[in-house]
Amino acid sequence: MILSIEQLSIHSRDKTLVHEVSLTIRKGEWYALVGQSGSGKSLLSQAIGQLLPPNLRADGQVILHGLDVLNLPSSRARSLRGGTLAYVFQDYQGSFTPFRTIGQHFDEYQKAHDVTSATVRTQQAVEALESVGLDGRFLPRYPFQLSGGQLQRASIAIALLLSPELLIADEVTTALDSVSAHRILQLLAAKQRQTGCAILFITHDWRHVRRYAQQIAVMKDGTIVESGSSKLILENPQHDYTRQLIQAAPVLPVPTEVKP
Ligand SMILES: Nc1ncnc2c1ncn2[C@@H]1O[C@H](COP(=O)(O)OP(=O)(O)OP(=O)(O)O)[C@@H](O)[C@H]1O
Repeated sequence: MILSIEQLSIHSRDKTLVHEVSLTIRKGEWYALVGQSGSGKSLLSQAIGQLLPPNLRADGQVILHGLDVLNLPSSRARSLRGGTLAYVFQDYQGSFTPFRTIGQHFDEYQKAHDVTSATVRTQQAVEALESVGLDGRFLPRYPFQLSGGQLQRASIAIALLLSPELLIADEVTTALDSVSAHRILQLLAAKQRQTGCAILFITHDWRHVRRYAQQIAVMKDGTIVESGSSKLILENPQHDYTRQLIQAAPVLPVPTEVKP
């Protein structure tokens, strides 16, 4: 088991935003967390990496790869991110500093995780870019010189650089057109097969859930109303809210040119 969350609650000063959530993610699993806007999906994912905004506090238990995350010193939690745990976000532009090249982003990340040799850093960066369909020519480029799909690929390359056990993919396709979105998800699926990492996949899009998820948890108003295997939830949803979400989801064909 890679991640075990028990009775996790997240509070602001005057409100509880996430209520006693429990879930378990196994090694190599594609776990979809689905729910309407504001249901608490992002807060849950932030708590896993000790990334909650400072006005919020979490209680309960988050065990990631044997480590009790909520009680880790912040320096230890920082080294966990990137190593054991990595994030890819919807706002891939916000993940990059505009005046730093792609190569400098790699470099910074590698130095923060003690890759001391410059030669090794460049070699790793080029291999990582190649593994997501880019190449070393992207290293000297600035983020604005890449398309949305290319930037999201670069952010996945950086996130997977140090072989995390768990990749949190938070709405990674929302800002992309549908062809780029399918390519990115195919890429994630391929990388998952290669590396064996588990993916916590946060999404509104049931087409992607149907296609990739092995486990699903449905969140509403800060609680998980239903969870289980993808087959079970999709074929026999128990909760009204899940049924509504599934019924409201468009069933569109996957663009033919990116069908696996
Ligand atoms: N720093 C904060 N302080 C107070 N409330 C917050 C804070 N961050 C988020 N919230 C509130 O917590 C709730 C859950 O937010 P969260 O971002 O986790 O939702 P979400 O399910 O990820 O939504 P979306 O799909 O739109 O990203 C929302 O009501 C949000 O307004």
